[in-house]
Amino acid sequence: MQIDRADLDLYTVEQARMLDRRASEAFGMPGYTLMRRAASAAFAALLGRWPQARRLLVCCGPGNNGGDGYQLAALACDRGLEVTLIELAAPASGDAGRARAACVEAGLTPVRWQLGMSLPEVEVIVDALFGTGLKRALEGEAAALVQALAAHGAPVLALDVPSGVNADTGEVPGPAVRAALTVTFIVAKRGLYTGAAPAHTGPVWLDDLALPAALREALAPDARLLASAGLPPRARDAHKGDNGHVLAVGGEHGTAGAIRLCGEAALRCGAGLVSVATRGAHLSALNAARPELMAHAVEGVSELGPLLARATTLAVGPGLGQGAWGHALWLTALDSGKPLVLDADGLNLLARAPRRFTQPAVLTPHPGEAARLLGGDVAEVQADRFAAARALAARYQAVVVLKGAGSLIAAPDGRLAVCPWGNPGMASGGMGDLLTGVIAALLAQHLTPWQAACLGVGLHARAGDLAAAEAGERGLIASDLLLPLRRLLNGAPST
Ligand SMILES: NC(=O)C1=CN([C@@H]2O[C@H](COP(=O)(O)OP(=O)(O)OC[C@H]3O[C@@H](n4cnc5c(N)ncnc54)[C@H](OP(=O)(O)O)[C@@H]3O)[C@@H](O)[C@H]2O)[C@@H](O)CC1
Ligand SMILES: Nc1ncnc2c1ncn2[C@@H]1O[C@H](COP(=O)(O)OP(=O)(O)O)[C@@H](O)[C@H]1O
Ligand SMILES: [K+]
Repeated sequence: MQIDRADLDLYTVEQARMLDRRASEAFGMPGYTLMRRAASAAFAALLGRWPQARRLLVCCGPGNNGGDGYQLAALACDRGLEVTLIELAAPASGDAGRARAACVEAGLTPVRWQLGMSLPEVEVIVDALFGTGLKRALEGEAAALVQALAAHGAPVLALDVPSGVNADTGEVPGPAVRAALTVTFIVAKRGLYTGAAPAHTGPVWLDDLALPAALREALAPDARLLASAGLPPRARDAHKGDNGHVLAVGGEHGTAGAIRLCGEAALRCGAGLVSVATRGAHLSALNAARPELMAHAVEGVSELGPLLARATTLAVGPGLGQGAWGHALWLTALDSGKPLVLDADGLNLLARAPRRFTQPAVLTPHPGEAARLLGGDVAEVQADRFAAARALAARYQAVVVLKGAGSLIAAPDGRLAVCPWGNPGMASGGMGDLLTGVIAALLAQHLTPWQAACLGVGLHARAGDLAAAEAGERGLIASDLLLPLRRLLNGAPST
């Protein structure tokens, strides 16, 4: 069993279901056998995680996910555990029906769920209501049962997928189980790792049910979980000219902090030189706070030109505003053709005047900015973050980082990576500005946009986790990430 592993292949639900079928057809593995293996893998995980459990409540839905539950209930009963078995409806599939019959044979009597029914005292609840076959938001009796499980308070082990979670997209369209642990079968489903899903899964353990590797090898995964990484040591004779010159453009009146955070992150992530093009009013404060930043007063495009000529990489957008000043700088910066990272108002301006990038480019929208760039709304973006990230990358011909829990990185050629780190403490002003500087510094150090975005997003999120581990999530501020970022970039392990 692989536990909570990064660097993992991720599959769509359609692919996962195709692999289920292929296991049966090409490898002669009947669905019922797979179900039994799934149940015994999940039961082993349950005993490992809750060795003190003596009483279980197993809740089964009508499909094969319910079948896994019936099998697990029978196994637990054989082992002498006290099992209460609740079902939503009669099994809809032959295999699930057979598993239910095995349960009855083992001496269990399934009880049909009814509204208001009281649930027994147990140490662990097993959620086998819905898995990859979930088709719509839970409502009616199923929704009521999920709510009753939440009110019960015992920890929940979810089989394959927490019921109510869309394992393909990460969307949670209605009531859903909040699991303490999810054991997923055969392959990792991509939706478990992004958007609203991670709040419902707990740690995800993958069990491949001992299927031959050849089964998966014939199918290219849809996405990949990021692996932890840093940069190799510098050449001993390196000089600052080898490590790029980042120019950070932004900081309209009132938002000087954004461009300072971006510039400081670029310095801490190894850019050889970092210049800042900003309003003249910010200069003395910037110079006093961080003298290593080369701050320049730029009130118009004539002052920007010489700075653009010297820079190798641009970070455009933090605190830029969308007024005449910001727009003029934005246009000149983009037209320079230099490799760039575009964030915040840089993205809002792009939504107003779309273009396809011909230079190496990374866009870092949060869901609100992504919605503006796609001409939709936030709910649509969050309903399928994978589709939104890929659509943005194709539309703008740039690598796109769709931020938020389980950030996604998409390339115009369809590649997609998912970030398994980060925490809600990072939902605080300035975190995005920092990420812009991190990715710009990596681009400046000769990484491709894809490499810089993947490494930058991973470093930023892991730094957020390290900083939160030190003093908690609440009150975490962007500057707290600077030192951990530097440590991780130089290869320190995150735990
Ligand atoms: N096949 C294999 O080889 C293996 C499969 N395995 C297991 O099977 C699981 C997939 O099983 P599955 O395809 O039967 O789908 P599942 O998630 O049980 O749900 C389908 C049922 O739910 C219903 N339904 C859906 N949405 C609903 C809603 N919102 N509200 C109410 N009802 C709703 C739907 O009814 P319908 O809408 O079609 O009328 C149908 O009856 C997978 O996650 C894994 O656990 C493992 O054993 C490993 C090997
Ligand atoms: N709940 C969360 N889990 C993981 N990462 C998060 C969470 N909330 C925010 N983040 C991360 O913090 C950063 C916030 O960026 P952004 O929304 O642009 O903030 P700001 O504009 O305030 O700088 C993003 O990298 C995002 O992925
Ligand atoms: K489930």
